[in-house]
Amino acid sequence: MALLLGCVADDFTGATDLASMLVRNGMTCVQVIGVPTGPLPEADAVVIALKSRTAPVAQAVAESVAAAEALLAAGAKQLFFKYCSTFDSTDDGNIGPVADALLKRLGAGFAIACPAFPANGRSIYQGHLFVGSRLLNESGMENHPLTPMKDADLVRVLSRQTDGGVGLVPFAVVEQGAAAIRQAMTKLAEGGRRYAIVDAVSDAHLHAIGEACASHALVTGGSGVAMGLPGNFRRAGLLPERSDAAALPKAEGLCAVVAGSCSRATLGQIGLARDHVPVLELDALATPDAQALARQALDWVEGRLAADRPVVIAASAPPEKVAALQQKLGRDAAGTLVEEALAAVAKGLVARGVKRLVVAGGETSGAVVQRLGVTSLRIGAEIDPGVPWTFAEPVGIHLALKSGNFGARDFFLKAFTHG
Ligand SMILES: Nc1ncnc2c1ncn2[C@@H]1O[C@H](COP(=O)(O)OP(=O)(O)O)[C@@H](O)[C@H]1O
Ligand SMILES: O=C(O)[C@@H](O)C(=O)COP(=O)(O)O
Repeated sequence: MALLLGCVADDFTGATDLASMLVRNGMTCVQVIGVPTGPLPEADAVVIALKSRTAPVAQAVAESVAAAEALLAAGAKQLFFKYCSTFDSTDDGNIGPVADALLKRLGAGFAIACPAFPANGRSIYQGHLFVGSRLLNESGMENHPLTPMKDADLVRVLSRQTDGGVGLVPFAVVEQGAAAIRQAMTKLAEGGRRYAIVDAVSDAHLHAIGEACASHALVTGGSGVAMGLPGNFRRAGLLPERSDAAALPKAEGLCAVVAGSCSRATLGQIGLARDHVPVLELDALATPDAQALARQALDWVEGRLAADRPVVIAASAPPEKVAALQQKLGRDAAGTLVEEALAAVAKGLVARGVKRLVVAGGETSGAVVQRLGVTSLRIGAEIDPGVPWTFAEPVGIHLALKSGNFGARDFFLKAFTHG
């Protein structure tokens, strides 16, 4: 099986989200954790998951280029740079600098930037990103602990992260379909723009955008715009029809949820779970010590683990509590402390026999997956849009890495009725 699409994702939940989208659209896909040191697995698409979204710029660029090298060496025909559907980044990066470096490596001069994902309420209109009916900067993302998003104008946001020009392919053009989009992109590239934010409010738009990018060396965006890419390979006769792309071993055994996301969605999911299953809320402000927090959680878990319902261990907190811990420790140290605590909790849960684990939060998932020593994830069926069950090698457990913002309110309950 020849590698067709090579993907670099800037966090781990984002990587499973993308892998799941590709599987749903008929590609076999394996998620690899970190820059690979050996040969890549056989699949139509490989997603290399990095924890680069909030890394220092130079590190994010170096790791992304190294991942791209591995994908190109394996024969990838097109590269995809996956970032968050809420464009999570700071003015330093890392979306602009990584995209710039990948374009340079590929000798290409132009790429789209399209984080739209209508199935999860992310749409772009006149270059402005909406989450549901709210502009990005009024969606709760303005309070994100690590990448607060205070501007919804993506042309402006990306322009602050690159010395390349950023243009827009607006809704009125996208509505006309792939040929019009292609024409608009050619015009922008000829006018010296390096990037085009592309409006999209529906899956039909994303399919048309994907089709228009068939010849691009690099596509950048959320998982949504990747839905149009398998069709390009199919039309070129490179991708056969597949029906069994999402098969995993049967999921059974003790279950648990570990949550480090402080998003509105995750806080709501924890709130609902509280009425149905045991929930422990860790207080990192009262105990600012990762090992002590992990011990509290693992002591609490004794006698509570079950196979017919999860326990939930959460460090998640509302904005004022997050701000209090950040004031005490600094933003990055606060995040790292909580991530370390939750990674140790996850490790302890697996040592106590947990076989099905949901992790809420992208950075949190990165910390957990690294601590568990996971090297690759096979992608299974979706629980909610963008969140599939996966099978983690070599640990041999089922993992669902939930983007902080994704999932219905009952996600932590219904996840364990799937699989
Ligand atoms: N109570 C808290 N105080 C401060 N930071 C926290 C708290 N709980 C979690 N965090 C940190 O917030 C960050 C949430 O990011 P992430 O896991 O990526 O979630 P999301 O998917 O919502 O972006 C992590 O670094 C996590 O450690
Ligand atoms: O595109 C998305 O929204 C997700 O795939 C994603 O990147 C998740 O990031 P977190 O919200 O940090 O989990």
